[in-house]
Amino acid sequence: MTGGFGEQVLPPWRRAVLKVGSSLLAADGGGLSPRNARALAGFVSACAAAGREVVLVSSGAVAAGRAIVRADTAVDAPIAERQALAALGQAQLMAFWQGFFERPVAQVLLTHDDLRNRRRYLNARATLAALLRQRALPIVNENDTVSVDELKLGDNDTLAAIVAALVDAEVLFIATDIDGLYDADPRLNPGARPVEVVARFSAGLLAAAGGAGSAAGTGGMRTKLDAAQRAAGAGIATVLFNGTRADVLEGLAQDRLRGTRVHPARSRMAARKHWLQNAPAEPGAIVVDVGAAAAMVEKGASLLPGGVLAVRGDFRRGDMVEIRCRDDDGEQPVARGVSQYSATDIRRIARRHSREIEAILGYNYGGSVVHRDDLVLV
Ligand SMILES: Nc1ncnc2c1ncn2[C@@H]1O[C@H](COP(=O)(O)OP(=O)(O)O)[C@@H](O)[C@H]1O
Ligand SMILES: N[C@@H](CCC(=O)OP(=O)(O)O)C(=O)O
Repeated sequence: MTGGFGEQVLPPWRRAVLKVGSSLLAADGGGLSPRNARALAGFVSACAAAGREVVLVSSGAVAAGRAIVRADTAVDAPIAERQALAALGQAQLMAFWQGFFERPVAQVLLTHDDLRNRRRYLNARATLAALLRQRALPIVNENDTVSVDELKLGDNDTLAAIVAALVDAEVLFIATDIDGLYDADPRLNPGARPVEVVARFSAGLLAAAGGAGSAAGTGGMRTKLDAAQRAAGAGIATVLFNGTRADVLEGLAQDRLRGTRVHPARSRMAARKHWLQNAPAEPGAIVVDVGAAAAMVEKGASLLPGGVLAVRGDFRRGDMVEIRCRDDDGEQPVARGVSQYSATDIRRIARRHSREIEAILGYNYGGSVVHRDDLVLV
């Protein structure tokens, strides 16, 4: 019923997110099993050895917790029961993954609320970047203790797509228990045909993707496609493949895919620019001198505190703000971007050197007021 996927070559990449679902980790029906995890960890290590960075998004806490207390908690049990299982299982999930790596693993638990809030989004992004610099392996899961209803992302496929954008990954690898996407749910249609490349999302394609295939999995193919669509909009390619097959993982480490490849809808740069251009700005502005404006416009430089003349309004860290240049003739808008500091903080560090930030504020979020990656000219 599965199979039929030919080999395709993937473009080179530097940073990726790998999503591993519960169905792979609880493959033997009970708690965490090394059966698939070993080869998946081998893939991560092979990528690291090739100088590539991987962030792991791993489910499996509930499945691990269920095995610890030998609970027979049904999939539709009250949410608090499953949250308790996740809390029980999360520590074991981390220890489980650590067993496959010499370098340290780092636990990152996120909720939807964290990622909707720009300040927390920036903080999570900075932490993940620091972990990658330290050569640790970040392992992300949903913070199930607090994730209910509107806080909940629902499944880790969505979480993985958001994390891929958060860390500026080029590709999102989604490992599952089936060879890839088929044009119909293969559990119901034995004649379903493989879909090797998705260049565009159509209603028919989304309709073909059904729900979860195993007791442990939650989202099924539909949530994987939704995640791929979200990633595509952010300029990120998605690769769906069978994480139960060591040969597929070995090929993948050499950029050879047997599975489904979903093309990004636009370049990451274009996606980012689009977001920067269209995200609503807070009232208020950062007013800069001619030198700072020239550095941004001509060299694509970040805005440093030394070039800030004044601040208007009362925005917070993470807000989108207008940047205006003041010269002898007056003032005009030059750029917009995500502020690393609140208006209050910028008033205190304006005209000062970046290295003085820590002494003035007692903390620092980096040397720039607006980083060049978060800035677009107007
Ligand atoms: N069109 C489709 N193509 C492939 N798989 C599909 C499709 N529709 C539904 N599925 C089911 O989705 C399952 C994978 O999702 P899921 O069980 O949630 O895994 P995970 O735990 O990895 O997230 C497959 O095993 C398959 O039964
Ligand atoms: N965050 C929870 C549940 C997430 C979940 O099951 O997602 P998935 O297996 O990707 O469909 C866990 O770790 O068990």
